[in-house]
Amino acid sequence: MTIMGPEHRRSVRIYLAWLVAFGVLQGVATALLVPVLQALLAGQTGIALRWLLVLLAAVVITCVARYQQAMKGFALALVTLTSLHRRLGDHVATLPLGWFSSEQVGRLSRSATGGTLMVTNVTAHLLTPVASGILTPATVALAMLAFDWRLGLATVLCAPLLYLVHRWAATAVGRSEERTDAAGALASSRVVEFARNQQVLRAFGRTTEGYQPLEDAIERQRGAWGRMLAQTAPRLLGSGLAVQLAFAVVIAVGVSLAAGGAIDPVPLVALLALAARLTGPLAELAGQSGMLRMAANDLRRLAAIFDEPPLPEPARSRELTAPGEIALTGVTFGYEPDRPVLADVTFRVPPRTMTAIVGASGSGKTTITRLVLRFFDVDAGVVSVGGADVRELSTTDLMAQISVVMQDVYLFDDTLEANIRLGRPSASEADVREAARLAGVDEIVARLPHGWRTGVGEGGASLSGGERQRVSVARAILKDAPIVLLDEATAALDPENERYVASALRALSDRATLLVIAHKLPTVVAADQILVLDGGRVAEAGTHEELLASGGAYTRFWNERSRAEGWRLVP
Ligand SMILES: Nc1ncnc2c1ncn2[C@@H]1O[C@H](COP(=O)(O)OP(=O)(O)OP(=O)(O)O)[C@@H](O)[C@H]1O
Repeated sequence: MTIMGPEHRRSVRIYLAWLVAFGVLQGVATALLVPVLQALLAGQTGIALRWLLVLLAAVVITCVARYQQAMKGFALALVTLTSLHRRLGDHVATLPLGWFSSEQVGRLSRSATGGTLMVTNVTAHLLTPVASGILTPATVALAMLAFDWRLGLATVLCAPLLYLVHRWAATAVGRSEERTDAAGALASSRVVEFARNQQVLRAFGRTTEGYQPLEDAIERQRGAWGRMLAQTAPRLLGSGLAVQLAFAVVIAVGVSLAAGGAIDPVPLVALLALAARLTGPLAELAGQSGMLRMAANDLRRLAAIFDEPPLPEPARSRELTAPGEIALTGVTFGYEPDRPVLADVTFRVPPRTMTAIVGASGSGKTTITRLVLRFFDVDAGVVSVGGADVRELSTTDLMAQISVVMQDVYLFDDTLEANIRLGRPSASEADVREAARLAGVDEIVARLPHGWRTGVGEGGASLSGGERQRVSVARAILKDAPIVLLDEATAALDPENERYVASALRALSDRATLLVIAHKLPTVVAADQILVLDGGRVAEAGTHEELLASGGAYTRFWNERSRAEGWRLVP
């Protein structure tokens, strides 16, 4: 029900009711064989005929129930096929961005493909043998108790034995399936890694010698499947054997009762015929137990995604009291508990000013931008945007305040124009052109064969890194948000790209608040405020002149960078 959603709760209940009705009715119809056979064997043809009519009626009703449960099961399977992806997408879109680690994304993609198909199977095929294999035998066992309590008792006592053997087999299948699933997930992510990183692998000669992580993952997957077969096949066979064994026990009890004269041979034959009817569905259930356990695992994995709590959002956003302002007050945050990455960080970026964050690698610069975007919630303190705590703003309102230009720019496999328009889909043609001009994209357009209509390839593969960055800046300009978060490229852009990006930055700083993770000295000098991060704390804050005068961490940073920028490989 978690997976199908509340609107299908009623249909699921109706389906389950028909499923139960079918299982029980099938048991009743089977049990009616006893009076028919008893009358026949005793030569009472008239009575046998009457019971046969009752049996026929029971069979017809059972058929109706079987038909209903099958059709309702297929209908639910169809609903699952058509709506599960959408529901999954809708739910995932409400999750905090911090949830999307590569492991989670891998799991999500497996659940969205194979997992969904398995779930469809549950109502279409897998639950019917459960009804036939549990409810039908249970009804028959009750009927046997009524016909002859000793044989009935023998049958009922076999149930716990069958249950235990079944569990023993199914648990092993479930455990093995989890291992093969994990090994499969690892192997597929390694294949993707191998394909994506061909350039690096070839450059380091890794393709001729083989890529060890991929080979290890495939070997692990092979091992997991081998172990699964070795461990589960004997158990599944054992489970089928237990069904036959239980039948043998019932026959033995019946024969010994008949030998002692405690039961007539005629009803005994009829009752044994009844017991014989139980073995088929039970054996089928035993055979399906592996699939059932796998489906249960898939259901659990999907339900775990649906149970993931959405990012808590207020019903109504708080009023913005200081549009364009960013402020962090006493912010402490860690990706893992007890390992703070930021500790008691406090600063304010006034509207329409530029603040540069500098600091060693791993000092927490990117983390600050992630908190402003509310990819994660802080452990202590407050992050506010436009004067409102980000937790009191809806995602839409928060995102409307901020444009982002990150180092690894992702472009969609569409035209240049569509990629810029992403900044503000409702923008006019003239606005798109103006943003492109400011970011220097028009110069790229002029060089390309299809101009604005040129496709950029998956991830923007047909553009250079600098060109992608320019497209991303054009997007940010077009969005025209009051705040821009920018991670300046560390890799040296060629002078032309650098000139375009620098002039676009100037254009942005006229109209927006800029929070820049700065790597280039001119950007740092131009900032109204510089924050020096050290080990997740703001070690120093001030203007370039103030910080240089104080001779602290910033002076060291400045001296190192000036020296580094003086290095040239080519004179
Ligand atoms: N998603 C994550 N999960 C766990 N730890 C993380 C995650 N992202 C970053 N960290 C850790 O948090 C610390 C700060 O990382 P952050 O990316 O903010 O540093 P940075 O100053 O931006 O570094 P750089 O200049 O190298 O990009 C690092 O120790 C990093 O290993």
